[in-house]
Amino acid sequence: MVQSSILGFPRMGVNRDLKKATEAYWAGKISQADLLAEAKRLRLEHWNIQKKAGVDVIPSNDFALYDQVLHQIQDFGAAPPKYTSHGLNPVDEYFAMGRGHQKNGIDVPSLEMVKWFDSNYHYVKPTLQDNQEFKLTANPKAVSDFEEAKAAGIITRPVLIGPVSFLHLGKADRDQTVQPIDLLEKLIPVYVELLTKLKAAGAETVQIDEPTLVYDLPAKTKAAFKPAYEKFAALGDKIPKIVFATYFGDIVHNIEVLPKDVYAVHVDLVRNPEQLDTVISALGSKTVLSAGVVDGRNIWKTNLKRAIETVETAIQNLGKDRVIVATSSSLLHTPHTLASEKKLDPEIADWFSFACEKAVEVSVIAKAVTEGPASVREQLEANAKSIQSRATSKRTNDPAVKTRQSKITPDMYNRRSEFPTRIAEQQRTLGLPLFPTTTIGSFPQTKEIRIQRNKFTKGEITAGEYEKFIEKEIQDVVKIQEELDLDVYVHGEPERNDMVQYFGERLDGYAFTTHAWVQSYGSRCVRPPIVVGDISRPAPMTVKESKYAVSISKKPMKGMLTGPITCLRWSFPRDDVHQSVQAEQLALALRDEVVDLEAAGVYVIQVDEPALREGLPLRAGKEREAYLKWAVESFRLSVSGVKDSTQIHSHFCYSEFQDFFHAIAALDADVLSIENSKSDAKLLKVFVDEVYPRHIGPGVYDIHSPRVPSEQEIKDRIDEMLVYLKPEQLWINPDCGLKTRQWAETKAALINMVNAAKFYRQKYASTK
Ligand SMILES: CN1c2c(nc(N)[nH]c2=O)NC[C@@H]1CNc1ccc(C(=O)N[C@@H](CCC(=O)N[C@@H](CCC(=O)N[C@@H](CCC(=O)O)C(=O)O)C(=O)O)C(=O)O)cc1
Ligand SMILES: N[C@@H](CCS)C(=O)O
Ligand SMILES: [Zn+2]
Repeated sequence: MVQSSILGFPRMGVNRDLKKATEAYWAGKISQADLLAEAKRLRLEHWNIQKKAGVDVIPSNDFALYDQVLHQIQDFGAAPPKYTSHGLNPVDEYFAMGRGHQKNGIDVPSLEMVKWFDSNYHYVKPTLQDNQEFKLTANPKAVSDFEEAKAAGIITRPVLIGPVSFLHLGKADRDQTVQPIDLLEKLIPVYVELLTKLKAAGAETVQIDEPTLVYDLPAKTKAAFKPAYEKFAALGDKIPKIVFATYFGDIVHNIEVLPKDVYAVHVDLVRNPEQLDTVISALGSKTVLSAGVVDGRNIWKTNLKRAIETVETAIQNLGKDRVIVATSSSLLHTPHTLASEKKLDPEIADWFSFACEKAVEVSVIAKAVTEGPASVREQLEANAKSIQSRATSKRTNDPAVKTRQSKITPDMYNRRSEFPTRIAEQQRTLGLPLFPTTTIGSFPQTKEIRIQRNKFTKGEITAGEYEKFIEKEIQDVVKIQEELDLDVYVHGEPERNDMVQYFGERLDGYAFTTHAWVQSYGSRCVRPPIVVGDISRPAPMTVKESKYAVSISKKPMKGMLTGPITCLRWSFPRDDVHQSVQAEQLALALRDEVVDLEAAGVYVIQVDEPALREGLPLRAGKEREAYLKWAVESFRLSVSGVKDSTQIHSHFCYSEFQDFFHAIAALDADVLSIENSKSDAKLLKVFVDEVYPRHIGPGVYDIHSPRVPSEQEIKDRIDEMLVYLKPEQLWINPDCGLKTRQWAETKAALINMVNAAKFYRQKYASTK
């Protein structure tokens, strides 16, 4: 019998129940016991959904209160000392690492949080010490979750991040020099102990995720797989059978380190179906293949016929007993259920499949290959109809968009003059001081803003009333920025539910949902709009609000847009048209918006591209260069329609741009703001080495945490930056937008930031 399996299930719940519970706990509105009870209810509900869908192998320990890597950090005794010395209870210590803690005399910032591979999910980075020791906690979550499911009558497959990936995805703490992979020998005993405990609890199999195998790995990391997995193999049946799981790419380039002695190997056959043959021939003689044929990263209905063909190929090579049907990755990256979408056009809804529906898909595929297609004829026929409907629908194709794309000329990618001419012109018209201060666009999205928007969406208030409300919000943030004495204002983005969804809702070619939430980090979720057809802009999207903001501001007002790559990456993209085509369509739509903003008197325009980095193919090489070429071109196409005097900003919430700095430079943005507060300022050296002449605002404080940075801390950051950047290049801004923050902490942090900027402005006054 061919089994069906899922690598991980979304944990938020059908109505973002986990988000609501954690935020209520943080706000002191519910007790810790209430929070843990809600988490338990959700786990049970999700296991039962999968069981009901007919999934044979159901995961456990895929659930997390904030992040799954963070649970492992804590359970392995790898919480950095600054979190463990305050006597916080384990749950609060866990949240302190995730989001910082500033209460009752304790003041610790959060650990660094970064993108999980090329997804829009963020994990907490293991942050390790030179004298790091690991010690398994008395009651590891992997074991208690397994036992919880078992008590409910479900024998699950616990999920762990593998030792090599855990270390490779980690880093040395500030001022520490340890190379995480060198800690492998110390870490393995903790895995051995945990695996032994899982076996004792009754776990027959365990899923050990080693997704780093899809990367180009340093020799030392590559070499680490062998000793680790040999050690596990030597334990025989003292530990559960291991499913060695990789996803988000192919493993062909690392195939020689694939362990032979594991029970099963999982590969992503949605992203890289072509790796099937190589992987099959590299498997140990008894190893099972877990074939990831149902997409864990997108919402399109699986083409069941095609998936069955792939699984059949594997069966022909390995036999039915050595193949498992699986999702390509965890379903964490997909929304909970399509059943919640009451407003979607039925024609379009028929093309989608969310987590609950994907659970049914894996089980149908497994049944089809076990018992024959006749056993699931009805499902296969309905599926073929949906696939055909999408392939032939008129809604996917807009000839006017294609015509416009065919008329793009080379000059449309270039600003009129080079940067020195432009900046001189901009300095003349904008008149900004040294160390200009600004923010990244959004100000706190208060409960009141969300309530009013919700009322407007439900028709409980009129468009006029909502517009008045938004204008009042803009007035308030302009006034606050005046009081703070910032230099370049923003309108605060109060009208935006999200920086991508907002644009998706205003563009033709997109569908959007009411409940399709996906976890982004911690309790934060996004509702990615879905690209269903050719994209165009039927009307201006942001001009009204920006124009109003300009009209009430005494200082330059930045217009805020989300760039083409970010719109694309944080949407669910089409899988029937190359992403470069979709990005170009978005770029043309945004180009019109940029030109319209300038015509409306907005002379500083920021086009955010935080997702440019995550779109980078995971391995270096030709594919990466090709991506960067079309990504950079899309950005340039979107911003190059303006005069020299209009200042183009771009923003990136990551600092790891060393490996593609040439692309960042090629964007030719006049000012870049980048996340930097939690990274080593040494990373800025690349700007010196590459003789980068344009302006840069490396973030001076972290916005993911409610913690208020002191003026001195900010000055220290600026000092570090000035080692690498010239004073006349440097802008002073936070790491990213402030939408997730409360007003009190926002004002307090910005007061400190502006004071720090003024200090340096005075210090360097004579050099201007
Ligand atoms: C910058 N980031 C973003 C990423 N991806 C995006 N698509 N957008 C981003 O901004 N990726 C990288 C980072 C990740 N960071 C974040 C930061 C913040 C959030 C976030 O705040 N998410 C919100 C949801 C935002 C939203 O869509 N809000 C809507 C709906 C609000 C809502 O819940 N309404 C209630 C009713 C009102 C009420 O009673 O409160 C409801 O519908 O039930 C809106 O504002 O209208 C979050 O809360 O998680 C995400 C990623
Ligand atoms: N302008 C956006 C950028 C987030 S990456 C904001 O400020 O929220
Ligand atoms: Zn950002």
